[in-house]
Amino acid sequence: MVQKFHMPSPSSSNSRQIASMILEDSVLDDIMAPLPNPTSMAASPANLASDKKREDETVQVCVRTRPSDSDTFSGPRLTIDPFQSVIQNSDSSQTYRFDQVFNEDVGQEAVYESCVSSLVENFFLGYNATILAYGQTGSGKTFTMGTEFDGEEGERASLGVIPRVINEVFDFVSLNKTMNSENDWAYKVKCGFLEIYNEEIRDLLHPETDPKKIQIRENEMGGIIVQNSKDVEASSTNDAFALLRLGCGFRTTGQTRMNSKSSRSHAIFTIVLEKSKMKEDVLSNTVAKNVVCSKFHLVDLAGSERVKRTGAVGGRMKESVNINQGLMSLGKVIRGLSGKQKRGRHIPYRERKLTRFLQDSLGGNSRTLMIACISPSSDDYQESMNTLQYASQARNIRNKPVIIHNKVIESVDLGSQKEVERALREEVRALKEQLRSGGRNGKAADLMTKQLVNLQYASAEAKYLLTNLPKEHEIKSEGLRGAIASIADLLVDENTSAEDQSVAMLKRKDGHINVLREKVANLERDLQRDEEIFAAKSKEIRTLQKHLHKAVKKIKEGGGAAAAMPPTPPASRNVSTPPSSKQLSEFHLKQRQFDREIQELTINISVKKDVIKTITKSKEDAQMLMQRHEERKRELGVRIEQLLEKQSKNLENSVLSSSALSDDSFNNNGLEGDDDDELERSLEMAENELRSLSHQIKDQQRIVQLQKASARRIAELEDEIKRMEELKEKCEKDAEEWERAFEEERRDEPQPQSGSPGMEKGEEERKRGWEGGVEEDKENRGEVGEEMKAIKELKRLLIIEKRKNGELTESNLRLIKEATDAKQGRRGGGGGKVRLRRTQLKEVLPPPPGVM
Ligand SMILES: Nc1ncnc2c1ncn2[C@@H]1O[C@H](COP(=O)(O)OP(=O)(O)OP(=O)(O)O)[C@@H](O)[C@H]1O
Repeated sequence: MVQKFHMPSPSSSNSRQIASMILEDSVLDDIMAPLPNPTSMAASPANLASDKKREDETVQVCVRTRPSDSDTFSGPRLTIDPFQSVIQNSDSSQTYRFDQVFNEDVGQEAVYESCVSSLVENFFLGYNATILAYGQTGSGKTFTMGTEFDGEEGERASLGVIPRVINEVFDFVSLNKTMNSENDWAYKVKCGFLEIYNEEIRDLLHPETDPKKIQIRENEMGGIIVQNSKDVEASSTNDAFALLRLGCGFRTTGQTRMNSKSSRSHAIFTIVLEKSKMKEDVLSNTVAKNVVCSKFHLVDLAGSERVKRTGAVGGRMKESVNINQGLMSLGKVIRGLSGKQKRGRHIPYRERKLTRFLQDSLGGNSRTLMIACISPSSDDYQESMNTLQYASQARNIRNKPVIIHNKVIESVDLGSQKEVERALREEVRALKEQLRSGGRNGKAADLMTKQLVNLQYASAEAKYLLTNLPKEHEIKSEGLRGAIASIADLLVDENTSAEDQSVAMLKRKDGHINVLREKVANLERDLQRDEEIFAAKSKEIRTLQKHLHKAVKKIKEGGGAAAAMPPTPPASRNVSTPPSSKQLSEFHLKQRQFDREIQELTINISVKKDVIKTITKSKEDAQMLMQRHEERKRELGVRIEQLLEKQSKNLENSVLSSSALSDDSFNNNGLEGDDDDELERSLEMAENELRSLSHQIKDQQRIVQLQKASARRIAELEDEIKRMEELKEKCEKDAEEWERAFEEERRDEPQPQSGSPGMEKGEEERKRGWEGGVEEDKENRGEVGEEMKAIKELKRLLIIEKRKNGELTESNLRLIKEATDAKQGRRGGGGGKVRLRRTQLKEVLPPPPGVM
């Protein structure tokens, strides 16, 4: 069993008292006289040699149950048997065996003595050591490790693992210094305190260090080192406690539903023990320095947690995800290492900072203990089961602990060194003699000695306070300044980046809006052109209709030239009087007019049909485009839903898996950071596309609305075309009849001689008739031109008004008034214009209810 020598308490408020007690009990000789050589603690070469030959050894695992918060239990529970070191699940179907199992009554000291103490002994020998506290949030990891050590000595029994290890390390160093004062090992203790928070390593003893600069690397021996983090030398327990307190103050903790002070990071307190021994070689006049450096990592992992139970949202949620991902990777490493297959297996150490850091501790050069913390509550049953599975796998991990000796050979002048040594020895001897003689002077000397030693302690403590407190204060202020600066930087960064993002987004949106505006403007221009074409064609049709109407009327009535007109063809055959040459020439003229009009009608009908086709096509195109957009929008909606579902599943899996860490989850539920980023990028892209499509669809809908108005026009146009075609048909029939009648008449009529007066007269009349027709045309054209102008103007207004959603505006009212005035003022005369105004009003005024 290890012999223990406890140093004065950490707070030292009563250290002097304890120092006196020690002195009273053991009296001065116990301290000053050479002590017997403690066999188990000294790092003898024999030990080192035998240790070097050690085989692989497994990770030790103990399970600790924390006391329950409530007395009532309902639901499944674990059965704990500390004597057999086994734990069974609720229906006894699964049994887990561990190296040690502690129930809730076992205190801190018992835990330490049972499983930590032996590890510390090996650490003194030169082996690396690691203790990992693992468990769900609130299961007692921080309590067990004593990471939150506040330096108060009052509750000694509640001291956790870290302060106890510190105590024992300095006990050991102090003892060895005393024991081997003449020629043995020299010791140096250093401490480091790191936390891994959101995948960043922070140096808690130098919080001003930029976490990005702190990197994990391998040294030339293949050991893991943390670059740019600094260990701090501690010359006493108090020094080390001060460092623990200091780092603890900077550790990230926060309140969750399950723990009022939950660790949000993985904390690693490292004690480095460097022992060195000089060996002189008189022959070569050199000194060989043998250095053995061992590291003790004390790891308080952040707790696995189910986000639902902890109620983590926002930043806490991100922490949760990071914590769970880190633990999940650790699970993968443990699983990889615990598997049977040894060769060629890949251990994903590099997946996360935590696993990389623990590379030596798991499967490497270290003696490792895992303390799995569980809660007895039925509510936590599933999490406890997960912890047990995780821990039982860790038991299969084999490490290869070795002591690494580092030899440095230096040339020295041994002659002069020997002399100094001799002089020092002489001095020590003289001092010892002095003390012994003082001892013979009885109580007064004893008292003086005690006072002297007390004074030494007091002065040491004062010295410590003087040197360390300002340092601690400085480090803390420095850290705070650093933290404030980082927060300020972060805020600036965040604001800037948020601002930049908003500006970029606005720019993108502006660009998009401009493109859409341009599209709408183009479409409006097209529409206007269509409307104008409609208007022009409507005018043409109306004009043609008028012409036709007049022509047909004249033909039917025989008109002013009724006498000149041949009689109605079928009847004409029975008329005994043949048509005169005047009638015939009139007939030819009319026939030409018919031909012309029919030709014009044909052209106009085909133009109208083309226009209708174009409009219908553009309408169909727009509808098709809109349909395609709608379809794409639907697809995108589905895609976004899928992405969101995948993302939430990933998140949920990540959270559940790292809690569960069951066999399958190790394999299947890994959430890769890259996947997550990729997912977010796809989601953002899909959302942007969806937004842009929604805008486009809105524009298309507007265009389709406008095109509905065109559809009404098309219907009107089609009616007109139908009418025109009927007229054309009728014209053609009439023309045929006329031609037939004319041919019949001509056969019966004696042919006039060329240059005869009849002929001249006929020609003159024909010319007159033609000119009259031209005049009439001109007259008609003048009237039509005016109408056209009016219609054009009205169409323009109509387009503007329609764009204003068909509201009846000032200008419309004016138009109505004008039209009404014109109607009243010109009743009986200028009817054409009044009629035109009526048409205008019909178009401008909204249709009566029920009329489309
Ligand atoms: N064995 C125990 N005896 C007495 N109290 C305990 C024990 N274990 C835990 N506690 C108490 O339970 C609470 C939660 O424990 P602790 O903070 O150590 O949990 P944790 O596992 O570190 O949680 P987290 O992962 O959220 O940091 C603390 O108030 C602690 O004092």
